[in-house]
Amino acid sequence: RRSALGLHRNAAGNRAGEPGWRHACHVLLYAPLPAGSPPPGYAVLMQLRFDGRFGFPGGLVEPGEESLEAGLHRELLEELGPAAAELRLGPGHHCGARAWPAAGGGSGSDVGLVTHFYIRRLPLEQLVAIERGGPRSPEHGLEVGRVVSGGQQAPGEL
Ligand SMILES: O=c1[nH]cnc2c1ncn2[C@H]1C[C@H](O)[C@@H](COP(=O)(O)OP(=O)(O)O)O1
Repeated sequence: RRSALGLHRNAAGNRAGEPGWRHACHVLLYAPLPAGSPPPGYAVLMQLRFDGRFGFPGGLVEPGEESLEAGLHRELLEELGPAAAELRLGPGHHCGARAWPAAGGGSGSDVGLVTHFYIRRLPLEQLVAIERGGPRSPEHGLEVGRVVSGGQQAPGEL
C-alpha cells in the first residue's frame, strides 16, 4: 500500500524499504521545567552537528531496517549514547513527514528523501541524563559536537 508520501507498508508494517526513496527520522525530545521557570518553561534537546549547525538527533534509516523507528533508535544510540536506550519511540510519536523528490526524477542512485519528525515528552531527569551522557556516545566528537538541552540549568540543578 503506497501513501501520498511514497511510503508503503507491507504486512509487517515495514516502511523503511521503499525503493526510490530514502527516509530520515529526527526527534524533538523535551521536558517541562520546574514551576516558576521562565517561559517557555521547557527544556529541548538539540545537538551541535559536525557541520556547525544545530539540529535534532536522528538521521538516515538504512535500507533493510525493520522500521522507521528501528532506524531512529539506532541513530539515537549512536548520537546520544546508552541513555537513549530507554527511549521507546513508536509510530504514536510520529508527528509529520515531508517528501523531497529526487532532483533528477529518481532513476538509479538518484533517490528522493522523506524526512520524518517525532516528538517525545520526557521527565526532566531523563532529559538531563541523556544530555549528560552525550560525551559517551559513539558519535561524540565526530558527527555530533555537543548535546544540549538547557535542562541542567533548571532551578535545583545549579
Ligand atoms: O533536525 C532535522 N529536522 C528535519 N530534517 C533534518 C534534520 N536534520 C537533518 N535533516 C534532514 C536533512 C539531511 O539530509 C537528512 C539526513 O539527516 P542527518 O542527520 O544528516 O543524517 P545522518 O546522521 O548522516 O544519517 O535529514
